[in-house]
Amino acid sequence: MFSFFKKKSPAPEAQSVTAPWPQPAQTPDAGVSTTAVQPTAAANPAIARQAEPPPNGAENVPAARQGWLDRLKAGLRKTGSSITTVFTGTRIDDELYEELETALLMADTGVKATEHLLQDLKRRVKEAKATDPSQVKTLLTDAITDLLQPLQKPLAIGDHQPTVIMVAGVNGAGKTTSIGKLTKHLADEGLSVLLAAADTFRAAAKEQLAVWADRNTVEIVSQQGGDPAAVSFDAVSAGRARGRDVVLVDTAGRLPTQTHLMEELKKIKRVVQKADGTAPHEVLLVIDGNTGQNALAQVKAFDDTLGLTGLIVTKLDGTAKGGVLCAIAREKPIPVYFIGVGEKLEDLETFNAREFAQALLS
Ligand SMILES: Nc1nc2c(ncn2[C@@H]2O[C@H](COP(=O)(O)OP(=O)(O)OP(=O)(O)O)[C@@H](O)[C@H]2O)c(=O)[nH]1
Repeated sequence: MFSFFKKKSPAPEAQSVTAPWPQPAQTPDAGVSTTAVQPTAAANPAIARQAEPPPNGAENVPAARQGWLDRLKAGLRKTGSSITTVFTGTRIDDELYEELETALLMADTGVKATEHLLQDLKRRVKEAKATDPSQVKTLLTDAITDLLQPLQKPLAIGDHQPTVIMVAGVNGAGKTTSIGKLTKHLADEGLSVLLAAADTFRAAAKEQLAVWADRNTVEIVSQQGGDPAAVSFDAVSAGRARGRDVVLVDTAGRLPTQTHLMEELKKIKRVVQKADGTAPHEVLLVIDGNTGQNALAQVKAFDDTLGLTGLIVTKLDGTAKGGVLCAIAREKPIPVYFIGVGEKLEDLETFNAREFAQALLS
């Protein structure tokens, strides 16, 4: 039930249905004049379910979204519980702020974001003349929401045909799984997808991707043991020739310290550009949220090499390190298009700053 894919106008008639539920506030995006594309109820049973009955207000959350929020809360419980215990006392004093600082650092929020949040929180407490620790919890939710807001941005599809999305990340971060889930959601919205199996290193990756391609009856371009740049070139060329909406390029896992493999990524990007001068339109990094501060280091390193346009943060289920999104927001604010809280299809969803902050401190 991804609801925030965007498409530049004119949007195709088939996808111009109005969202039946309230939309979370979007970060203003001066540079892109996009029109929201909503999934068609007919194409997506999850959306059809949400459309009945139409909600009246923000508090009336559709069942499918509520299910997601519950999973998000459950996923972030380990991170949140140590932070929320700080607010069980009776007084707002230095001890509370010290405990909060420790809890935020333990949650991998990082020194910079922790300092920022504490300063911002103290200002809010003063302004609100708060006297009860439970009020501080609400004010912290607001502070975290504001900090995370710049990360909330929808993935834009449709400015180019095809929109070429290159996906990178360290080994096992969840690239292939996330691409599979994304494919399903895109296909459900009536978008034609072509997959490029440019992870020619791990044989199972191609098969894994082929399963998703089969399930969603989308095409896949692959080569046994071939050159990943050549596979990507063929896929983008085929996507152009066949007028596909999206080409998703799955690349092999690699560590930022493996210089030759990082060079290989650069080559894939260059070669994709040869197939389509405007591509890749998105370069996404998939990070495992469970790796905390290390994930931030990956964002910095991959961004230096590739110039990232977005992130997918996986494995936020059961992690004690969910604060890393705050660290990313403070130190490398690259949009988080999707977050994952499990292995099931419905466990990957669009990122919403307030929902995340609320789930964290629930
Ligand atoms: N718990 C949990 N597991 C996930 C999530 N996303 C992916 N996984 C699991 O993580 C494991 C690795 O996922 P892959 O998609 O194969 O990772 P990859 O990045 O493509 O791996 P390489 O190609 O080897 O680099 C699989 O067992 C997935 O099911 C998530 O959000 N939560």
